[in-house]
Amino acid sequence: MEGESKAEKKLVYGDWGYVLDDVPHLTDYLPDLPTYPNPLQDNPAYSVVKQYFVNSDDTVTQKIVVQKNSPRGIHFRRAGPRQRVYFESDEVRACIVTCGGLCPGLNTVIREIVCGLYDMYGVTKILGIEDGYKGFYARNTVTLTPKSVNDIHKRGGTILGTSRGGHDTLKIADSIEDRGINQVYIIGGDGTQKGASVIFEEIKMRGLKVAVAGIPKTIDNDIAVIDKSFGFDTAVEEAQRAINAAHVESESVENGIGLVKLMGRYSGFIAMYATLASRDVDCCLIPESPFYLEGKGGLLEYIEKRLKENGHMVIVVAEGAGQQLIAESMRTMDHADASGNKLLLDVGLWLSQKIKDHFATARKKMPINLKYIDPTYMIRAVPSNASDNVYCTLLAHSAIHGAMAGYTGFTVGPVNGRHAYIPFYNITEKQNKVVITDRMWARLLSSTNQPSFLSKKEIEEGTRKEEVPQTQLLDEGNSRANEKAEEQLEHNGPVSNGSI
Ligand SMILES: Nc1ncnc2c1ncn2[C@@H]1O[C@H](COP(=O)(O)OP(=O)(O)OP(=O)(O)O)[C@@H](O)[C@H]1O
Ligand SMILES: O=P(O)(O)OC[C@H]1O[C@](O)(CO)[C@@H](O)[C@@H]1O
Ligand SMILES: [Mg+2]
Repeated sequence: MEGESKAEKKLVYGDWGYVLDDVPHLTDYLPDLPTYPNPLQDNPAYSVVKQYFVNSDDTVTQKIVVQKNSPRGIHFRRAGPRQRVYFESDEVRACIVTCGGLCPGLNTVIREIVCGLYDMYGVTKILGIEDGYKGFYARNTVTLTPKSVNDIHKRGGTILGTSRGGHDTLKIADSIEDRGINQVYIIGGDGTQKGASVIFEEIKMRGLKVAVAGIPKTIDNDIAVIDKSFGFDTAVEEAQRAINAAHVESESVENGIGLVKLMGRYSGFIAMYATLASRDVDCCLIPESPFYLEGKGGLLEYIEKRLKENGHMVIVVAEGAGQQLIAESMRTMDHADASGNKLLLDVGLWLSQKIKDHFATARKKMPINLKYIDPTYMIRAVPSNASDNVYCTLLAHSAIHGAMAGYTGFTVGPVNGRHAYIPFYNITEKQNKVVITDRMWARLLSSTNQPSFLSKKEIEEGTRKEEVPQTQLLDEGNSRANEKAEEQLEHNGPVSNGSI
């Protein structure tokens, strides 16, 4: 595994605690690059759209819930087309790579990068890198054209293939340089964006005119700052089918229990949203909310109560939930995948067995009928739904406009509904997690009526121990720069020492 990125921050301060957390630009290290008029200016399809071009000063605020005296806080550069670009159409040699696990919508993003570059900017030289990062140096490339990608959004997976591990920065940068590639579109999760960040640093060190753009992908919705990751809605929708099946099975037998395991390694968003959407779920277990089995207030007591009340119940468990409990009850070895991600113990099977064992004891005299459904890969191997397809289009277009405008070392995504260019470190330093002290988790608890499995004191201590992550679900921003903005406002009042 390569080292972590040593990214420099470009913070620009404005009035009333305004901070622009800006992304790098090619001119930061190649100051004399020529610019050209954006070819979209002559495109009849766009000429009717008033204000199609983004004002160069437009920024997107990270914090939208504010008080009368709160500082303006962190902002990101707004995504979209600029009047002037740093590449001529026939100069562009773009490449696209997909890394990490699958996610609905990967093919749509690939399609829209190819078609967007072609239709909006007249770019015809686009290469696909096969099988993730290692494809840069271990595989041949494929030529991508609007024709070759025309139908791919209707398919799940990625036509380019993907992989974990194999990130060799120097070999990747050599490949980019040798092939004359000058725009690199990298689609992947937190690990992939860390990889993109170190590729950008290497490209910058070599002084190459190469724009590196990341498109965040994660079925787990564990990428910070952005509102939501593409494919997430599709996955939640697909998970409904498993939950429905669990419900039908459980209510058709005496003391039926339907147990569904869903993805979510460190973040339980899929389980939480699938539970909230379904309304048939009686208990949702996620990695962020510890639980225990035995004794008063434990899971087994709750199951017994629910079966007595209702005759059946549905449990949804995220794959990363209860890992500590399983490790305590089994002798386990630490295993990791090729990217260094910890391999999880199967909470679904373990929990099924624990529940069966508990109710099988003579003392209980309560025969149960448990059906375990594991749709894990089924929810991510499907094509993206309509709303994810539109979202993927916007992500692809934002990335293209940013690269054409000379921005580099950035990732794209919606922040409070507006697409923005976000420096890599914002999304690689922290993971987005469900905050169990947030109102959304309270909504879930009131929908399932499950116990929290924690005392008030434990919740408070738990959230203090781990810094609360920045998420779209929180009212309070907590990034370092936001704190800096608050400090600045407190000590100096409204000062302006930046260019905006
Ligand atoms: N710190 C890092 N530095 C450089 N490359 C990395 C780093 N972490 C991961 N990578 C590379 O990024 C690629 C994808 O990483 P990983 O398998 O962790 O998936 P991911 O992008 O996090 O996606 P997901 O976890 O959502 O499936 C791999 O090729 C891996 O080698
Ligand atoms: O089996 P794979 O491909 O490593 O993927 C499994 C992991 O990928 C994820 O879907 C993240 O992309 C996790 O939820 C899951 O643990
Ligand atoms: Mg990851």
